[in-house]
Amino acid sequence: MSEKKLLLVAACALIDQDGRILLAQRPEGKNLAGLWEFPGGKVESGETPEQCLIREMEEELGITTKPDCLAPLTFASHTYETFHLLMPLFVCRRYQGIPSGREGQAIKWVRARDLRDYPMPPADEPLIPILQDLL
Ligand SMILES: Nc1nc2c([nH]c(=O)n2[C@H]2C[C@H](O)[C@@H](COP(=O)(O)OP(=O)(O)OP(=O)(O)O)O2)c(=O)[nH]1
Repeated sequence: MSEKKLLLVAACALIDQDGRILLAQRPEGKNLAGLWEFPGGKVESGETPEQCLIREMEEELGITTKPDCLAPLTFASHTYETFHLLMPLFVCRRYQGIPSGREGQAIKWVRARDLRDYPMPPADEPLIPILQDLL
């Protein structure tokens, strides 16, 4: 039996009208710093993944969305050194506001075919072809 803790993180592929995906760069000092990730974060106790994403996207990007606008796409399941990550990935095409890096993080709209130009956490690697198929 694995003794690693299972960590539930919700993540979102935000898609703009040109079909580009929003990536955010993990800030210095954090685990996996400098890598590009999908907005999201740890699901807190009492929260659904959708509620978590609505909260995180407001905090991190200053945008608002609704549970109906979050469509489940796939998930990541990856063992890191100190925990096992289980990360549902949602797609969101309808939101209000213009995303900005509210916590000082760099953000970038990226075409699906260019995703490999942005180093991502190892857990995200298998998600890239799924997004490329979708877009
Ligand atoms: N948001 C997000 N997290 C990801 C992705 N891929 C991936 O491995 N992760 C990992 C990185 C972190 O270990 C975890 C997300 O946690 P987090 O962003 O809420 O927390 P953190 O590590 O920044 O730490 P904290 O200071 O907020 O506690 O999931 C991804 O695409 N998006």
